[in-house]
Amino acid sequence: MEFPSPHTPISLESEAARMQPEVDRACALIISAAYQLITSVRSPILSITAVSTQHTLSASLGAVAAANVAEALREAGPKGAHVNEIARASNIDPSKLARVLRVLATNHIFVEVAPDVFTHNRISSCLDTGKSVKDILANPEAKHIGTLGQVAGVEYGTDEGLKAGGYLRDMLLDPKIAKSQEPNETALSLAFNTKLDAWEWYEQKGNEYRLQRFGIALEGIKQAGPRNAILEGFDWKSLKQDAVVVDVGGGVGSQSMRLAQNFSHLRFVVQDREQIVKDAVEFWNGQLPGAVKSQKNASVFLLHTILHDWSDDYCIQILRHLRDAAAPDTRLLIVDSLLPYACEDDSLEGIAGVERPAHPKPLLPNLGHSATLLYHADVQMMTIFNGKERTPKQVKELMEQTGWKVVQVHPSPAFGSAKVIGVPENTA
Ligand SMILES: C[S@@+](CC[C@H](N)C(=O)[O-])C[C@H]1O[C@@H](n2cnc3c(N)ncnc32)[C@H](O)[C@@H]1O
Repeated sequence: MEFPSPHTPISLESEAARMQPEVDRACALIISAAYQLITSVRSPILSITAVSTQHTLSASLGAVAAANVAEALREAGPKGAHVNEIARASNIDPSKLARVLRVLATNHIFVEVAPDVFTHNRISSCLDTGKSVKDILANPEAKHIGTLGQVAGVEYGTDEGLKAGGYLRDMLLDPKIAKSQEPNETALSLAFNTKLDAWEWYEQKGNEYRLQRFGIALEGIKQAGPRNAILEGFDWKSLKQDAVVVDVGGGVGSQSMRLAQNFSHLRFVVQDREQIVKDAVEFWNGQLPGAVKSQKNASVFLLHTILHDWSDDYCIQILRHLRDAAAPDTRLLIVDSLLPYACEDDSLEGIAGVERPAHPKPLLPNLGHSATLLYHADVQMMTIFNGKERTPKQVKELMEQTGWKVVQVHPSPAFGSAKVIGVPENTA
C-alpha cells in the first residue's frame, strides 16, 4: 500500500489507503499529536493571534478558487507559472495575487517554486474543477456542474460560510435573536441583511449560482469519506421486496441513488422543497429512469444530514410528523455526524454502539485537531441555519421526546456518516 506523496495530484485512487479504518485511525493519531505538540511549544500569544487571523487563510482560499487559479496552474504544467501569467485570466493585480498565494503556500497549499512562481501540490490540486479556464470563463454559472463538488464546497465555505461566520458574535450577543431557534434569525441573515431563512434565501433571484453550488458541495464533502458509507450500518438487504424508503429532505436523491444501485428490491420517495425536486427528477431520469415511484407506508424514513440543519424545536416538529406517519415496523434512520465532547463522557452508557475507543494520553479524548472539522461544521450550522451537530445523547433525547426509541448507533469516522436507528417507541 502506498501513501500518497504531497506532490502528486489528488485522485480517488490516491486516497484509497486512508479509506482503510486502521490507516485512517493511525492518521488521526498523528494529526492529533502533531497539533497538540504545536500548541505546546508555540508562544500562547502567537497561538491565539494565529487563530484570530486565520480567516485570512479561508478568505485567500476563496479568492483563489473564485479566480480559477488551480485550473490555470494545471494548464501551465508541472513547472508552474509566474503570478503575472496566473493573474491574467482573472484580471487580479498580480502582486496582490502573489501575497494571497504565498499565505496559502506557507500553509502547504500550493508551492512557491521560485519567487512569484507557483505550482500545485496535492492539497492545492483539490481546488481544480478539472475544467479549462476558457470553458469556465465562457460559462461561469456552470463551473461546478459535472465536478466532484470539492471546489463547490470550498466556494460555499469561503463565501456565504465565511461571511456568515463574521457575524457569529452579533448573532450570539444581540438580545433580539440571542436565544432564537428560528432558521431566519442567524448570522447569515445578519450578514446578508435578509429576513429569509437560508433555504428561502438560496432560492432568491440572484442566488441561482449559490443554490446550485450548495447542492454540488454536499456531494463534495462526501468524497473525503468512503463512497458507499450509506450502505453500511443498516441492514438494507433484509427489507422486504418493494419496501419504501422515504428520503426526507433528500435533495436530488443522491443517497437513494446509491441505495437503488445496490438494492434493486427497494423503492424510493425523494421528498424535498419544490425547486430541488425539479432537479431531482432530471437527476433520476438521467441515471435510473422509472426507479422512483411515489407510495405511502414507509419502511424507512431516511434523514441524511437533515437534523443538523435545524434547531431542537424544529427537529422535534420533523420527528413528530414522521412518528405520526410511521407504521409499527417503520425504521427511522438518522445519518449525521455524532459529536463527541472534548472530555471523557459517561453519558454514552446504555446507548448500543457508541462506545468510544480509548486514545493514548495526553491526546484529547475527541482526538482534538483531527476531529476539528466536526466542530467547524457545528458552528457553521449555527451561523447559516441555526442548526446543530449533536452528541449521541442529544439525538437520543430528541428521539425520546418524539416517540422514537434508539435501537442501534453505528458510529463512523467519516464526516456526516454516523447512523442512529430508531423504532416507534411502543413497538420496540
Ligand atoms: C443538507 S441537505 C441534505 C440533502 C440530502 N439528504 C443529502 O444528504 O444529500 C438538506 C436538504 O433539506 C432540504 N429542505 C430544506 N427545507 C426543507 C423542507 N421544508 N422540506 C423538505 N426539504 C427541505 C433542502 O432543500 C436540502 O436538499
